Amino acid sequence: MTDQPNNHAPDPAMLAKAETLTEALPYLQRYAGKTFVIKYGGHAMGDPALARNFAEDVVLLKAVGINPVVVHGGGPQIGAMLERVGVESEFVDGLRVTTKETAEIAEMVLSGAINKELVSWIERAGGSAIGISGKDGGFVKASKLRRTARDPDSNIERIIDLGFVGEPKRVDRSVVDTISTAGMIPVIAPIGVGEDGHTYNINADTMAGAVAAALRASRLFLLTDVAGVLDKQGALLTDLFPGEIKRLRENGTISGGMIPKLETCVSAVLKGVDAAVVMDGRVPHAMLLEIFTSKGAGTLIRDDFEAVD
Ligand SMILES: Nc1ncnc2c1ncn2[C@@H]1O[C@H](COP(=O)(O)OP(=O)(O)O)[C@@H](O)[C@H]1O
Ligand SMILES: CC(=O)N[C@@H](CCC(=O)OP(=O)(O)O)C(=O)O
Repeated sequence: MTDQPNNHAPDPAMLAKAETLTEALPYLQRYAGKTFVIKYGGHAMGDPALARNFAEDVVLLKAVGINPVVVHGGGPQIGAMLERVGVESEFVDGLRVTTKETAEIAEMVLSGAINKELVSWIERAGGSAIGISGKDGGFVKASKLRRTARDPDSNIERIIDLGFVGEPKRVDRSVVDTISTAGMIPVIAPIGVGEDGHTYNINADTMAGAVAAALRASRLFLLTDVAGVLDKQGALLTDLFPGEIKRLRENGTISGGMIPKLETCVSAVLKGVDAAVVMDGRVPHAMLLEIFTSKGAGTLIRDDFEAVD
């Protein structure tokens, strides 16, 4: 008998796809019903193709029974708008010193342009999203962030006035839960309202951490423009615990925007979030690879070895 070509032999590319799906099965089972808070940074937002990928990933999470909650940044976009209107701004430890005028512009850019753009990307990917800021339903009550720094020469502690930079004091999870349980994806701009009625500009990482803690999220993903937390030689630190992060700050390994990011991760895991991940939002579908495959990406921050299921 001569060998006949087997027309029914599966296409290797299709087989690889089926394998990917079966590899995802244990993760799908593990995470069904869990809440993931995803912070999408302004730096990772620049490219429309990436924004579309990101929206598709979030819609996919929702479709497989995970509860995604998106918090977005927009630092570079606020910077561009401030430049356009000729207002200068400076950063202290990764936080923008915010005058009343800066807060107004930050709110306009974050709650207006960026929030609605993300909502429409998610809608275009077939999901349903509702954009809110901490002002909506008064769900994030903020107060003025108090920062102090010790003068290295005199060792005297002094107060640094960052203006209308807010710190979330109370997060009313019922507003977010109402959106999620209605089958929609909450998309949150990092603006809060003070008891004093003032608008507060909140660092988006800080906002995401506060939301993740209030929701008792399983994961907090911080999507940014680097592979994760890097050591002084530029190598990726794949796992970190709160004590190590304090040391990285003291020895100058982390600086700028990485400071509020890691402060947030520490505070979130200490408040009951299972784990936080700092990862590269510029890699297409990075979040799906992190969640549904055995290859972790970025830096995983957790309180103890047991915490991550
Ligand atoms: N040790 C470090 N590892 C990685 N990035 C670091 C580190 N220290 C400082 N950074 C800076 O933190 C930046 C990420 O924070 P940020 O610019 O606020 O991003 P995003 O807009 O995504 O929140 C990186 O692009 C990098 O410049
Ligand atoms: C107080 C403070 O720094 N607020 C940030 C809010 C936006 C933000 O955090 O955006 P990224 O995540 O893209 O950096 C700002 O004004 O830039």
